[in-house]
Amino acid sequence: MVLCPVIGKLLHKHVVLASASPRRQEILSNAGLRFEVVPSRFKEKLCKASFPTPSAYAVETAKQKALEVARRMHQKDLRAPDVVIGADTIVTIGGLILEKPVDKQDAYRMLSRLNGKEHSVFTGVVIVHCSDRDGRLHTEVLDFYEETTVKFSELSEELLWEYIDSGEPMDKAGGYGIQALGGMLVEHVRGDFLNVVGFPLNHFCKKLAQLYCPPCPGDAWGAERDSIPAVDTFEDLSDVEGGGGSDPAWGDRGSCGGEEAGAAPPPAPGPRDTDLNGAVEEKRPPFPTGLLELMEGFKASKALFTACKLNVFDVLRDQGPLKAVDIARKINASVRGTGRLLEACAALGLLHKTDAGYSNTEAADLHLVSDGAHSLHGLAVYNDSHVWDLFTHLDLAARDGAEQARGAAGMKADRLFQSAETTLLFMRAMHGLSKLTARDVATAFDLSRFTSACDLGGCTGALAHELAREYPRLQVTVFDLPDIIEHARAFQPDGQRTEHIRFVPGDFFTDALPRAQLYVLSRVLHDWPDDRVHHLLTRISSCCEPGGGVLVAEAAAMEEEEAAAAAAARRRGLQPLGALLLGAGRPRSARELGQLLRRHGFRDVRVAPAGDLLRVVLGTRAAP
Ligand SMILES: O=c1[nH]cc([C@@H]2O[C@H](COP(=O)(O)OP(=O)(O)OP(=O)(O)O)[C@@H](O)[C@H]2O)c(=O)[nH]1
Repeated sequence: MVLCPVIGKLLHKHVVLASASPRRQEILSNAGLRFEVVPSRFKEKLCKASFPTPSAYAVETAKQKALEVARRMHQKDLRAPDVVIGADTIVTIGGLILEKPVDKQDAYRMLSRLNGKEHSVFTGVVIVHCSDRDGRLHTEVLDFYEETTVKFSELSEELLWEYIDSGEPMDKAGGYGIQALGGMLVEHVRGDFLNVVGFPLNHFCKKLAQLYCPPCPGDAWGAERDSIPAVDTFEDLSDVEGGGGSDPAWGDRGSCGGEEAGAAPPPAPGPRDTDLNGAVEEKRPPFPTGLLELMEGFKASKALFTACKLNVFDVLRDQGPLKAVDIARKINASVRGTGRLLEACAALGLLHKTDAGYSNTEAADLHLVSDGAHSLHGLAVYNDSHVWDLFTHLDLAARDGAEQARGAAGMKADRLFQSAETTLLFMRAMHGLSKLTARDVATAFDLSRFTSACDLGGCTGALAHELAREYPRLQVTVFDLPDIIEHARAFQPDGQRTEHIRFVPGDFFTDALPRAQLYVLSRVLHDWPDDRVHHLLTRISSCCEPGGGVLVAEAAAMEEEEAAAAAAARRRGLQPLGALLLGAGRPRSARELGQLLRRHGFRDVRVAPAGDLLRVVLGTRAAP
């Protein structure tokens, strides 16, 4: 028996489910639908950053999955099915899109992010109607999405790992299956449960009703009628040239009760939606979640910066969990203000909040305390005190150029040397970032053939230490401006071998460069305009012996790779603004960096990724 009459409309059609998900198969066959399963081969690798909302990403992925199957089946048999259904489920939290974890660590990262918090689950669905026109595939696509909100309980590490070890997370969006063991992690669900499992059956039935049973004036039981959709409900993706109309089999709208076919024009399609009972509701555009998050994003950054500045994370690492009133006392701030800040930090996933009070998340313990080995506290404080001001004048910089913006923000072009304090702030920021990426830069290529290296603009020596650790034969010179070198001592790690590292003051544009087989430029070139970059590379090239090398690390995209992660793509996308405001430099792609090295006499130029953030380019000095 088929409960839903609209499902019955598909019974005499060749329906294909373009999905390998056993859950989707189960949901649809439980609903009485008969279909063939043809899993899609479409690789889920669309660039997330290019979509305005997470739902738009899910819908597009679903569409590509279904179209791939329709095209493949048509190509194989020259006969596509009548209908192809595709779906894609994603989890979103704090602007991040989570799909299926790639391994246990990835599952752990996802579940820790969801732990104790609310997130959204979106399933994008497409219904593709196919037909053959003179041997060519004609498709019409109807798409929609459903959002469900899920709240996770506060879960212990032990429980998370036990769950991960069960193997259940691996083929599930967000790393959990709400229908099985994962149900135990969930405190509440708002919206369609089946949407979380992978297919929003209710919304799907409403769409079928809209397609097959449009309402007739005065007929509340339109859903019972055997009528055909208005073509305008579809996006026409036909590969038939000039084929804007629908397949006659689908395009004939059928007449409403009592009307003679062709006697009256069909009702003009309007911005309306019809539910299962034929009731008409206003059709609204997709909710602009991504845009709203962008508009509010600055508040999130400011909350993080402020909590760092007030050393909230230090206090909680040393003494947490603590109630707001105790934290307020320890950071010397008002109880009300501290309470609000802590609430915000908890909502942003920086703090856990339990009955015992607030405590640091793992990320906060690692990166937001002021003195940890992986601390990015200096970067937060520098961004808050300097970069924030500068960005408030972005409009000026866009209109009139960077100098005016820097002037308005009270910064000299020579930003570092206003005082020892600002120099130290800058160095702390760079130190945190360099330590984060040093290992990836040092190991992107095998550098063991070199016995001496000079890190130009090497700042606190964070990369130099990593190079010396990785290559025991290597002697490393850190070459930087005298003000920097003067303060570098404060950043030297205790107990690490320093005899292989020396610090030399100087300006790499004017002073003699220390002799070395390998010259390193890590995150230096983007600060400078082309003429300065050529000048610097000419100097390096003339110092470098044949067989020696130059290693450039920059946050550069490799043109041939699709931007893998949304966050990385966004960071790279924002780089030009930083370059505009902070100096006359600009970001350069990996290919452009390679061309630069070749132009300055380096050969065998190779590019390698260094973690999520950087690309490393290595060139070898050819004989002149
Ligand atoms: O609570 C649950 N949440 C999610 C799921 C399952 O997760 C996957 C989502 O992945 P995707 O949409 O990419 O679909 P695939 O399984 O890769 O199949 P396709 O061939 O359609 O790409 C989905 O299987 C959900 O059912 C869950 O089970 N519980």
